[in-house]
Amino acid sequence: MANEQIIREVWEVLESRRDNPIDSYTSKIMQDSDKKAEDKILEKVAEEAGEVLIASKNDENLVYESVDLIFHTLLLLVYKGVEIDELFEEFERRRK
Ligand SMILES: N=c1c2ncn([C@@H]3O[C@H](COP(=O)(O)OP(=O)(O)OP(=O)(O)O)[C@@H](O)[C@H]3O)c2ncn1[C@@H]1O[C@H](COP(=O)(O)O)[C@@H](O)[C@H]1O
Repeated sequence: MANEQIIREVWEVLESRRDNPIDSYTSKIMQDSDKKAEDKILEKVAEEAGEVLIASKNDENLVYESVDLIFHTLLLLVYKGVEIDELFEEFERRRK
């Protein structure tokens, strides 16, 4: 069975890529200075949301495209300095 801890692991890697940049996709996008990094990440979130929509309508690659969307949303949250517990707490708060 897959381990849901993976979200926390990826989050931690993203924080490290933000705080100790290396030559990698996520470090580069977060360090971008020509075009504002936030705009670039938001563009990816919008693009990936469109891909989820197409995947659902076509019944093709829905999980794959959803992970792209979730991943870029996590990247945005890390870039904006959100703590992972804020995310989990918000889910908890809504739990009935
Ligand atoms: N989960 C992901 C992940 N999902 C998608 N991507 C990258 O996001 C980029 C854009 O996604 P796209 O679907 O648009 O990519 P594409 O199909 O090549 O299309 P285009 O880029 O041409 O538009 C691609 O380069 C993907 O490789 C990811 N890059 C990194 N991670 C995680 O983030 C961690 C840190 O990544 P690095 O910064 O690369 O070390 C990794 O250890 C992974 O756990």
